[in-house]
Amino acid sequence: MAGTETMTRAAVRLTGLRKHYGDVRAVDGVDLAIAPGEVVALLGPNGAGKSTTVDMMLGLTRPDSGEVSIFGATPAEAVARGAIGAMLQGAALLDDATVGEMVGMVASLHRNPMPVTAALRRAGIEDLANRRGTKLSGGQKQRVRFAIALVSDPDLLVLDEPTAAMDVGSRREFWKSMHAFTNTGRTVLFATHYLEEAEEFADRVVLMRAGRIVADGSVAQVRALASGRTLRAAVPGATVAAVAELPGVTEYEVRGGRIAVSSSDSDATLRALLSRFPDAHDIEITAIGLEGAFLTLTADEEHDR
Ligand SMILES: Nc1ncnc2c1ncn2[C@@H]1O[C@H](COP(=O)(O)OP(=O)(O)OP(=O)(O)O)[C@@H](O)[C@H]1O
Repeated sequence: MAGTETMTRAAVRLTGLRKHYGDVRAVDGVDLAIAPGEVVALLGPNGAGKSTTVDMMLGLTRPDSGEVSIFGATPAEAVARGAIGAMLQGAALLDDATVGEMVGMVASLHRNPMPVTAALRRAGIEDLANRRGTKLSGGQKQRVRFAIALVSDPDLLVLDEPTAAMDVGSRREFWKSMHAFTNTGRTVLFATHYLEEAEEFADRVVLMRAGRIVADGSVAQVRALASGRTLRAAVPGATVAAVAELPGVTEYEVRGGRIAVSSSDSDATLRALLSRFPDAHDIEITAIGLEGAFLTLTADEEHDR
């Protein structure tokens, strides 16, 4: 491991990370390396351990065991030198200060900040510079937090559910600003509940469940983990036994002359279906999608305990 670290220095390297709260294993042995320039989505259901992982990456929570390395340094060192910018859920803003003043205050803590106006422009809130904290909507507050995360001109951005509270339009604008940032080769890790955001904006998806990483790969790879397609059709005369015997079928349902099957080889399933039941019609084949993979990978908690 140490050898790899010297050959290619990871932007983020988590090794054997653990944090328990009493009986709750919030983070239960996480190993993760993120290369510079990667945009990674951290996905998982409520309580999966995403925020605890993010807090440990930022040095806000001390791990029970394991290590965090940010560009080869500790989180505290990385934060102190402005290498890491963070946007946390519900981070407090100042009610009586203006947006410009708030971002300016954070800029003054850093050695090489970007100009406040540049941070506001990148976050799409130039027009809010003189607005006070109390007058901001939930979505606007998120953008102020984004400007604060950007102002140190960090190499790594860590965002915990950045678009919560944003409407569809603001969300799109937010990701546009983010693209401008990542196009300059920066690294981003964002936690999200929005599968479509992970699918659209991340190079890589890391799925967490019950404190562990249960899948890690490109969107296509993660989807392939819960691989396969769903085939639905109207099939007069279909019987459970005949459907269960079709090649590639992993799950099936036969009801009222219609079938719904999950298949690991939908081409073979379809060929066999049409040869056995030439009257089959209204055939629909859909990829399982990231949402399907996500549900499959994160829903089995009760079963595998
Ligand atoms: N300070 C704490 N004290 C006790 N338990 C905690 C604490 N922080 C987190 N937990 C527990 O650890 C587990 C993981 O929580 P965490 O907030 O990291 O999950 P998450 O994936 O970010 O969830 P969400 O999507 O709801 O934000 C949960 O069961 C949570 O209740």
